[in-house]
Amino acid sequence: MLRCNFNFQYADFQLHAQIDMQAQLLGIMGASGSGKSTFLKNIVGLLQPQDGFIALNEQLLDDAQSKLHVPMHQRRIGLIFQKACLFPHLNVMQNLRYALRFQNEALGRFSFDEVVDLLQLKALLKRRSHQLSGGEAQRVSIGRALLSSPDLLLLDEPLTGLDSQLKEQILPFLKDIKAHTQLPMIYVTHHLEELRYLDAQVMYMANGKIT
Ligand SMILES: Nc1ncnc2c1ncn2[C@@H]1O[C@H](COP(=O)(O)OP(=O)(O)OP(=O)(O)O)[C@@H](O)[C@H]1O
Repeated sequence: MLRCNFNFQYADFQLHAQIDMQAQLLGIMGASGSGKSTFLKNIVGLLQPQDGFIALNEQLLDDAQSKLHVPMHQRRIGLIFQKACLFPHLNVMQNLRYALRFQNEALGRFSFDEVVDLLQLKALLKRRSHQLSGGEAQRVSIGRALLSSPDLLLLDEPLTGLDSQLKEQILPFLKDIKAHTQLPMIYVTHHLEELRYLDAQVMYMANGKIT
């Protein structure tokens, strides 16, 4: 699981994150601008801490002392944003298969069929992204992240922008992923009820500090 103790500094903002993740699903709440996305960007490798370390399953990903910074594409960390980013020129099946391009499906954490079943994507496989609702597109992007065989899945307000009906359609899928896989997840949201529904361990971010 994730262990970190690091500092990251923007010109006017300092993040200090010390976490020893124990639960499979860690929820992070906090006011706008408190540093939640900055935290996730350091974990995934988009940003690099100025000091301290980040380790996943006891493997160091960042270590400021030894100047170690494992590049993002070697981290095996999936990141889901607010808005699904699918390739518009590919259909759903091709978008999902894109995640398998660098690896043998048989060696992956999840098989293609398993992900299609889990997220109920079968009826959507031939559609292009412009033919999907926001909730369907988000399910595809979650499926694509799972097929990349992550060791950790980060979800940055994945339901923001979806109406309440669509939110209610996505949350059970996330609950199923939690129930049927061992995949550790960090879920950032402004809505405590989502974390309660997912039975997450809850931490709070305030002024760049996690408590
Ligand atoms: N590229 C950047 N350069 C300088 N400062 C930045 C940059 N990106 C974010 N910040 C600042 O860092 C702080 C934390 O931003 P961050 O996006 O991590 O907050 P957040 O908790 O994710 O907010 P929200 O809930 O609105 O998404 C804010 O004060 C923001 O203005």
